[in-house]
Amino acid sequence: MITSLTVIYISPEMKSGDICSSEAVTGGENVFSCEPSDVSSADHLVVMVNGILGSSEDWRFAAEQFVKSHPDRVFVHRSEKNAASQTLDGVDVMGERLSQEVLEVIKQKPNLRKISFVAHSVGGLVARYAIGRLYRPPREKTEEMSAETFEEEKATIGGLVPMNFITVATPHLGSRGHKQVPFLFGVSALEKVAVLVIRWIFRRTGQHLFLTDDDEGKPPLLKRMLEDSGDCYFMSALRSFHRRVAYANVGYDRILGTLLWEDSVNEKYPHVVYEERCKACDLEQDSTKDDNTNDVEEELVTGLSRVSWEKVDVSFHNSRSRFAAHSVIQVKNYNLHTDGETVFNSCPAHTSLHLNVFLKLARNVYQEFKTKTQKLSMDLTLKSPPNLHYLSLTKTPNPFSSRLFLKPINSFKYITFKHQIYNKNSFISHPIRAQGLNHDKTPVENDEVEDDGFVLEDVPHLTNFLPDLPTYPNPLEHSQAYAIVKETFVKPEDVLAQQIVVQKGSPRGVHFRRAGPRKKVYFKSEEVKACIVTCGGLCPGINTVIREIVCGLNNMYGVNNILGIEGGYRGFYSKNTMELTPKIVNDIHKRGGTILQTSRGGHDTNKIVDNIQDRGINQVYIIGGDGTQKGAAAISKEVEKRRLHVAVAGIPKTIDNDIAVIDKSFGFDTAVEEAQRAINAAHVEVESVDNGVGIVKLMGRYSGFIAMFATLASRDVDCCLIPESPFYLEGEGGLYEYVQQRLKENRHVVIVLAEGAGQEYVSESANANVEKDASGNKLLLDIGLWLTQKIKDHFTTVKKIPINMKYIDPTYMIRAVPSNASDNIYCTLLAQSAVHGAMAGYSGFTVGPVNSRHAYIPIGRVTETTNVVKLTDRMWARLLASTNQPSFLNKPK
Ligand SMILES: Nc1ncnc2c1ncn2[C@@H]1O[C@H](COP(=O)(O)OP(=O)(O)O)[C@@H](O)[C@H]1O
Ligand SMILES: O=P(O)(O)OC[C@H]1O[C@](O)(COP(=O)(O)O)[C@@H](O)[C@@H]1O
Ligand SMILES: [Mg+2]
Repeated sequence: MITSLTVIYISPEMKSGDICSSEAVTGGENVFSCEPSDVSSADHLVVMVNGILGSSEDWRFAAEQFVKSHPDRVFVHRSEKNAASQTLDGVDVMGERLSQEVLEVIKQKPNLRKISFVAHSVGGLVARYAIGRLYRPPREKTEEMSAETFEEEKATIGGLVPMNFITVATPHLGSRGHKQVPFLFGVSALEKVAVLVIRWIFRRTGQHLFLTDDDEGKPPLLKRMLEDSGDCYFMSALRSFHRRVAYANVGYDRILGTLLWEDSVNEKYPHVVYEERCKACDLEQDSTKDDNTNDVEEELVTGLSRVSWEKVDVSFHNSRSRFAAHSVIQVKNYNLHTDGETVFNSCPAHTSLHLNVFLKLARNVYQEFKTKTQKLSMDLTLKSPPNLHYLSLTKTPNPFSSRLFLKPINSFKYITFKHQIYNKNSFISHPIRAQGLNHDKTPVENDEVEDDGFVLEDVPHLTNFLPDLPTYPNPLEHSQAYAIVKETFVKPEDVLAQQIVVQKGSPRGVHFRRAGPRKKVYFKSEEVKACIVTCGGLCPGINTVIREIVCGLNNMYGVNNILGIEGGYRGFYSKNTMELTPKIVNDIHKRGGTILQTSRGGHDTNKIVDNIQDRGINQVYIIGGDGTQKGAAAISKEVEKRRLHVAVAGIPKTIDNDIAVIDKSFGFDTAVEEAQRAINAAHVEVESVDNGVGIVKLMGRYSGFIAMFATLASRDVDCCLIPESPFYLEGEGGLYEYVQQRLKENRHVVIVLAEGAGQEYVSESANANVEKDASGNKLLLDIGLWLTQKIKDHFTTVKKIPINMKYIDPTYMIRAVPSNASDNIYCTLLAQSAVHGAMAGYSGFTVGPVNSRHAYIPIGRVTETTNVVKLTDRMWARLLASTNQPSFLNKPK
């Protein structure tokens, strides 16, 4: 209901810079600065959302701090649509209300351009629901849109640019089995009863939190919120924010207990260090968890891990206010934090901690994408004695995956929680740096190291779920081949930086574990039963990878039992296997394709893992593209769930070079080289006739790498069209004009076309429905034929210029050739790295070069985004400079 209009009122008594509040049009509370400038310049809407049984009052203090620190930029709206008993109406109902409320605010404030959310407790789930409703996907490309406009088209939240999504003590994993209902004090017996009467206690919200909701047979809402569904774009919305930050109490959160992901890890996943656990929670066995809890939680963790998060652990462990941690973290009560001494009769450190939490929050809200990697440790240095609280900052794109490599706290005797607190000059801990490199129990002493923004994105290891797995000396110790090598084994602390172009003072950033043989292996050679499967489209070099896995396992590790799974994923359960020996694979690298055959579709995780189990396979090598790697991730998760001693290694394959993180995919070089032959043929053809127009279509569904590199390599190409750079035909700066100009100047023209370019034109003209292949990939329409016809029509009919059109489609010919020399070497390294990784007990990883050195990369990292040609990067500029083609940025109206 509309209660009043937002009034920006500056009374004469108010000093410039004062903070004002007014009741908003939505009934919420708006907080803004009285600076005259802010009325027009505050373009960043910060929506604050309270938690269960809370109200907009809870965020008052924080709202004022926010506005104070950036008076001219921020406009804070404290939601009031879900207060007190309304917070029991259900996450979805509250989410709907919040989305309406936000739209009203936006309507009233035309200056707003950006939006951030700061939400406490259940409010974080409500905000996730609301953004799902407010999400607006980028508009489809239209004829009228210039390339520039299209470039600028981004998804929005209610029309505003999504900036920061911050949750504070939010139960993202639900509350089931976590002992966090406040008045049950973590007592299992009470909780058991509580679950039964939860509808009565927390009504619909309780059902959502305990995942007992069942709307018309649908899965629990928290699970549904891991996907986009219908007009609720839950995941796309979350992903659209520049940053997602999760604040969590490390302990003493009576409401949340151990339910936040980083905390939930400890009981089930004994990996998180720096956790100060609530004693009441620790001591008793958790008998409230049903068997399903792990699965559901795992699903929620996996789902949420698909987007990157930063997390901030907050501990009040030595503070008297610790028992109120759930609200203290929000700095809910103004008096409590400003007059902390009177309330708690304790040291002023409370105040400084709370304010620092705030400052951090405020900074997160204002931090723009470009500066997001700035050194976090700067933010939180506390001046007070360091024995009361600490803040641990983990700047990781994936807090969920980071837990996979952290070791149990008791394996870090050299670095303890207390040590961390007392010995640092700030309260910042370095969890990743301190713990990340300890698989082989050779810790890196890092006591003296400053927090320099180092992040290790580690890969899972079999000991994460099989802690007692025995190790064996690596047979390479006695290998003649390695006898002369200075360092046979890769040092456990060797990592590779993802970014190598950095500036002085910039954070060290993301690193991956260096690939290579380890001193200890987790398999006895004679007990290894390996299998290899190839999936997806063809690519030069697949046979080389198969060959080198077989030879690598056999020659380096003495493994004799290797199976080939035929026909892709479905081959696990529907086909026979073939034996693979060095002799059988000896010559296969000279052939294109895959001797194992491949297929699309047919991935059935359970059937595949059943089959792995039935056959006694304990190493699975999976060669395939992005789809295949997603399948590999699912298999490795299932293996972990069943606690099988099975290592799953992914080897990325795609001719399109669209796999993220790695430098390039194997077969790409060969493809670029092979494309030269087609381009050359086109060039020879068109220069031998008058007004020759040659069009060469190359592969590249979403990424135009082959076309771009083939063009750069050839020098005979006049124009390169790729999916990432929309082009247009008519008018100034269009393709027709350019072709005509080249014909006039040169009497011939060669165009290289990636198959994914201009798909919108073809589908429009053919009025065709989008069809998909068995794996769910969009089937492309033939842009080559379409463009050929358009150019022919234009010049013969409109311009009356006779042309000689030569259209060449070498796509499958390129894909089917054997790999060239450099790809053969590359394939060999990939295969050997995969073998070393699996033998060393890593599982659920993809291998690939990062800045020319081979690394083990968590599978999720290579599948979460697609590698595409960035038009803003130098390489595309180089291409434009070399062809002199139009940039197609200024499409005429
Ligand atoms: N999201 C997914 N989860 C599990 N398996 C998948 C997924 N996407 C694709 N796959 C499986 O991976 C295999 C290859 O996928 P596809 O997209 O055809 O090729 P590529 O791996 O080369 O991208 C197919 O068997 C397909 O069923
Ligand atoms: O016709 P197919 O064999 O399904 O494959 C065609 C597609 O395969 C690709 O080569 C990519 O394949 P992957 O996704 O398997 O790597 C694309 O370039 C092409 O569009
Ligand atoms: Mg693919």
